[in-house]
Amino acid sequence: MPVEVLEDKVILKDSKGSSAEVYYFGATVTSWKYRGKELLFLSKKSLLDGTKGIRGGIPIIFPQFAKATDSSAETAALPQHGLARISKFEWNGVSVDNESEVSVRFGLNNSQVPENLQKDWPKKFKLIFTVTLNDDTLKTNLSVKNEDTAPFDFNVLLHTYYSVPDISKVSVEGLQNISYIDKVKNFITVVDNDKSVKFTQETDRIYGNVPTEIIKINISDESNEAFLLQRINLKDSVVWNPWIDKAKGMSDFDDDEYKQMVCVEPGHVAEYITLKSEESWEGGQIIQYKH
Ligand SMILES: O=P(O)(O)OC[C@H]1O[C@H](O)[C@H](O)[C@@H](O)[C@@H]1O
Repeated sequence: MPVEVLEDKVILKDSKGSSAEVYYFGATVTSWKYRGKELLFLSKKSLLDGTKGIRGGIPIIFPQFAKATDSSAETAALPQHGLARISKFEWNGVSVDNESEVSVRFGLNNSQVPENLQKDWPKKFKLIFTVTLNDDTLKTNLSVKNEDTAPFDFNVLLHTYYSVPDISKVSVEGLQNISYIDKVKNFITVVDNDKSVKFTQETDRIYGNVPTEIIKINISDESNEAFLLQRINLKDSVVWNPWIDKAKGMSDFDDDEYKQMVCVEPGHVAEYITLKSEESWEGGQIIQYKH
């Protein structure tokens, strides 16, 4: 069976031995294995019981990235990173199942969100999240429909945690000469001329309006192993590693795990998207594992 539907999650398997797991909680992809090799980071301290957002994999950030900086924003009352990652999605079934590809869907509408969060953002909406597995390629796609009578504003981001053996050997290419907001340095705007981003300290950057088609995450400077990230309708990109002190402050993250992960998160977060009543927005990412 290419798709196993369990009580708390769905497991996808393709014909070549690759697999992916998606929890209903947050529709969070928690595992993507290329023929048995895990490619996503999931903290060993992550809670998976629905009491807190999952620490690792691909949490969906919607409709607010971080906390709203403007207290008059429609999403200002929502907790950090919004409501999707802490809401249980419904299982919408298998959409594709053939020799080369398996694809599944999850849905969330406003009435399925925990009640306290519904009050924080009283909008009518429908999300459909599609996960497609094809050997060395994982595709995650989100559609947002405004089912309200008035327009609403939202951010969206796919908070992807890659598994890496050693962060000191990782480099991210495709962001050269693009200005970013440095959250570690008091939100100053910086342009980096370096060919690639390397990690030697806490890194938390919002790159806005990235024109590059492919962002390349080199897993190691000693091999050709890399992730090729293609963004669809997601113009911004967040790059994050908490490093030593932040890691120690996170209850659901082991002190040393910052060495084994990097987040490269395509999204639309520098500005809000305004969606009119009855209109839909769609975006996503295609990640290919090169080895
Ligand atoms: O701890 P969380 O709420 O999951 O957020 C984890 C991280 O998400 C993003 O990458 C933000 O840019 C970071 O500032 C934040 O620390």
